[in-house]
Amino acid sequence: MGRKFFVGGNWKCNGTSDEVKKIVSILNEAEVPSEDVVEVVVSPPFVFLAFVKSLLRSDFQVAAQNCWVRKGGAFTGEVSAEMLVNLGIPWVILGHSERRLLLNESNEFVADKVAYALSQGLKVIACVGETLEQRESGSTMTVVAAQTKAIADQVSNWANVVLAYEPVWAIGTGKVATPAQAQEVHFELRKWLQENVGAEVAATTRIIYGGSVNGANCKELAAQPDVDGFLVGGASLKPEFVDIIKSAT
Ligand SMILES: CCCS(=O)(=O)CCC(=O)O
Repeated sequence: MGRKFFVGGNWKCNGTSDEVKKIVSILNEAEVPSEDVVEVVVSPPFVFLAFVKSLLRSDFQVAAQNCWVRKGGAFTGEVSAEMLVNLGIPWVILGHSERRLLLNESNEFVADKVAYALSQGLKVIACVGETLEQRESGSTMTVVAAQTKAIADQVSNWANVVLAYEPVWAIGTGKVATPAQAQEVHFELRKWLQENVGAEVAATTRIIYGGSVNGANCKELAAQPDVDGFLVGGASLKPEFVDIIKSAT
C-alpha cells in the first residue's frame, strides 16, 4: 500500500490556555513512530493556532478547523485560506459534518472551499459521512459518493488531500463504527476513486476514519486494510492520543 499513516486531532471548540499547554507538553515528550511512519496533525481552535504552532514539536503539524475563501469575502469571525498560509498553518479541515448540518454547507460549497484552499497551497482534510437516518435507509454510499464527487468535480490534484470518513452517528456519541463498518465504507470510497478519478489517486489517497476513536479501539480499526488513519475528537486532548498515534501500522 505504502500510504503513510495519518493521525489528526480535532480539538473542536475545547481547551483552555493551561489545557493546551499541558497536551502540547505531553505530545512534545511522547515517544512515537517517526514521520516516515505516521503523519501527526493537531487542530486547535483558531485562537490557539499560532500559540500551538509556536510550542509544538517540529515533526508534528497544525491544522485549522475551517477556512473561508477570499473570493467570497472573508466573513466576520472566519479565517481565510490566505491568512492560514500567512500564519504558516499547512493544513485545514473542511466539510466537517457539524458545518454541513448546522451551517448548511452544501457539497458544492465544501468542494469550492477544498479547491480554493488547495489552490492557495494548503493541505486539506476533507470530511464526508452519513447521518444515522441515511445509514438506516441504506443510502450511506450514495451520500458519501455524492460528497466525494462534488470534490472530484473541482479537484484534479489529490496529492494534498486526505479524505476523512465520519459516520455522523459516531461523532461525539461514544458509538464507534465497527472495524467492519469502517472498512466497508473505506473500501467503497477507494473503489469510487478508482472508478471515477483514477488508479493512482485511489492507491495513494489516505482515507482516515473519524468517530469516537480512542486508545481502546484504535488498534483494531488501524488494522483494516483501507483505514489509513484517524481524525480524533475528544481523545485528542488526552494522553491516550499518544496511544492512537502509536497504533500506526
Ligand atoms: C471525521 C471527523 C471526526 S471528528 O473530528 O468530528 C472526531 C469525532 C469523534 O472523535 O467523535
